[in-house]
This record gives sequence, structure tokens and C-alpha cells, in this order.
Amino acid sequence: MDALKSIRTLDQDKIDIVNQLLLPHIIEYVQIETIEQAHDAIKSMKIRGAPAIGSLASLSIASTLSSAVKATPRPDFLASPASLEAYIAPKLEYLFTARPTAVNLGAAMRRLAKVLSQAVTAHQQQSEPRVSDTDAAVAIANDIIAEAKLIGGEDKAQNITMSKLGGDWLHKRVGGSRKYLNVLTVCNTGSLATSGYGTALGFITYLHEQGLLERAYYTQTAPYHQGSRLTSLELHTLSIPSTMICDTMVGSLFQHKSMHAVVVGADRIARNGDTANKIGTYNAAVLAARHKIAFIVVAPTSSVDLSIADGSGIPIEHRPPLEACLVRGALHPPSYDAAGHKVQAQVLITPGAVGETEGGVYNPSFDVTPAELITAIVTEKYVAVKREGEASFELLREAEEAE
Ligand SMILES: CSC[C@H]1O[C@H](OP(=O)(O)O)[C@H](O)[C@@H]1O
Repeated sequence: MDALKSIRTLDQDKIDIVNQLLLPHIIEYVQIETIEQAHDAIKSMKIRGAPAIGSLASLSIASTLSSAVKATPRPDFLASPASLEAYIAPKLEYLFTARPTAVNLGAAMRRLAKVLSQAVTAHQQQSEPRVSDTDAAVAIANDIIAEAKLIGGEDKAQNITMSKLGGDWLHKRVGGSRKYLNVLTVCNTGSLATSGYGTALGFITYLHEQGLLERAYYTQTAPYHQGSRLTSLELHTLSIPSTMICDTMVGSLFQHKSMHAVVVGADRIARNGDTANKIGTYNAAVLAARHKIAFIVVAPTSSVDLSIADGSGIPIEHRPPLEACLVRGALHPPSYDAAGHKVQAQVLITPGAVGETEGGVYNPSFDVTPAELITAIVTEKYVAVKREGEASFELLREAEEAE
């Protein structure tokens, strides 16, 4: 059985997403018809996962422009390159505001903005005879559509490449032969978080495909429960032996099980290797160091933000206090316990409370793991390890050497 796709491209360039707030009990696809619906889907976490949200934002731009180009009559914003820029540029900035931590969303929007501005400038500098303004606007719209579709589907191949690169590196490091590697992952980094195969979960899938994996452990990852709701679904779909642990059980697992690695994804990696990932990742990194277990980050090079020197520059999203107080599943069709009692939302906050702590709840969605706690950073282009005596990475040097 194939893993669930986070985004589906339908005919006529329409797109829909599986509503991840309802998984695993309800598999419901929601059509995304406007850029505003894409923004809402990302902000409300109907879709989540650093690469997936960048893909949806890009594909929603492609879908909107594709409909406009095919429309008769065409909308006014296609009258000229300037009117196209005035219409699309604010939409790119608007999508970027949906969630701040993952670099992929911002990088995708900046990439499309660059295509737009370069094409508009080229038209303005064109010598006579110039293409008509309308024809130029349509040509630029088609360029943006092509780039957006490229962004929307490029990471599956990268995920497969990096999973092999990382899996082979770990196998060589640990040695051994058959079905012996026990690894822990945090959150969800599979097909539901990407355009396919996954990053850290792709790494685990590769180990399983090679007959090297004994068992994959994963944390529940409260409060959204990416682990118990999404990773569980994906690992069972892929028939990978797996065990869920609550977030508080990482230390006990390391005390009582022979673990070979912690393998996690990333939302944003700074130049020195400091890595922002789902809340709870830093806890696992500290415990992995205590137990001398390899801690491996798996992410595409598009997750490395070379403009940020270290983790202090990574914006950390704080989610609404209420989300930290709900028993996931009570938000949607109320869930019931074994005795048939309706599971109530455990609301511990003053209604309407806002801010990081005013509501009596501290609910950061991510934390930053310092480079010193990270053994390796695996991308589709390289496996970075720290040099002897260095406490951090030099990812700019890794990127230059990989070119
Ligand atoms: C390959 S997904 C990367 C990253 O995104 C997840 O965050 P969220 O579920 O809030 O979007 C998690 O941090 C994953 O590791």
C-alpha cells in the first residue's frame, strides 16, 4: 500500500491536500482553490511539514496563474507585466507569513519572486519591437507556473538520494549485517511532510528496504501528535516494525534499549549546523549525547539557511495556547475512550489569552538543537560531520565543496 500523499495535483492544475488534522481516523482530501485557502491550510496545519508547506504555497500560485492564463476573458492583472507583479508579489509575501520557522516556505516564495522581478525587468529593458504587454504578462505567468511546479515536486528524488547517502553512512559507521539497527525519530518527516519518501523517515525506510533495520521508535510528539497520528500511520502503511513512545520516555528508552541513532528532520539549519526542528528534538539530542548515541539530522540543502550564522537567528513559532491543551482528536469528530466516554478538550487557559505565556501555557512549536549535539547532517549533496576539535559545522564550505 502506498504512503498517503500530502498534496495531489488534479486535472486542470487543481490541487487538493489530505487534511492532516483528521488523520489517522479520517482520510479527507480538501481542494485548495485559492491562495488564501493555501495560507489557511498551512497556518491551521491542515498541511504541515517544512517541504510540504513550501510545495503547497508554490502549487497554489501555479494553480491560480494557470486558471488566469486559461480564462476568457483573462483577468485584468494579466494586462501587463507591471499589473501581474502588482498582483502576485503581495500574494507571495502573504503566503510567507503563514508559518515563520521552516525555511522552505520563505525560500520558495523568494525563488518565485526572483523569477517575477527578473522577467519584469527584462521586459522593461527590451528594445523595440517589444512583445505586447499582455503577451509579456502571459509569458511571465507561464515562467512562474513552471518554476512553482518544479518547487512543488522536486524533493521526492532528493529524499531518496539523501536517505541512501545517510543510511549507507550509518551502516558503515555501526557495521553489522542484518536487521539490527534500532533508531528513534521525532515528529513526522515522511510523505505527509514532503512530496514523497520523506527525509528522516525516508532514511528509516531505506534502512528497512536494505534489511538493516530492526525497529523504528518514534515519539508521540505532543501537542499536535505528528508521531502517534502520522508517523504511526506511515510506518504501518510501509510495514516497518515500529514502536511509539511518549515524549517523556526518550531517556528510559535509551537506558533500556540498544539504540544506534536518533534520526530527525529539520525546519531550518543555520550555517554552523544549529538545527530548528519539532519541539522535543533538543531533549532527544541531549539524552542521545548522554548515552553516546549518534544524532543525525536529515534534510535537503534547501533547509539550510546560509544567511543565518547560528541558531539564535532562527524564528521560533509559538502556536495558540489552546492547541497545547487539547487532546488531539477532540477538536474534530470527538474521540471516545475505551469505555465510550467522550474525550473532552482539557482547556487550561483563560479564553482569548494570547502570547507566549500570558495564557498560562508555553507552546513553542520548535526548538533549536546546537551543532555540538549533532553527529551528522545528511543532505542530498553531502553528509556533513564536524572536523576534529570543532564544536560546529561549516555548511557554507560543505555547499561549496559539493558543487
Ligand atoms: C520533513 S518535515 C520537517 C519538519 O516539519 C515538522 O514540523 P510541523 O509538523 O510543525 O510542520 C517537523 O518539525 C519536521 O521535522
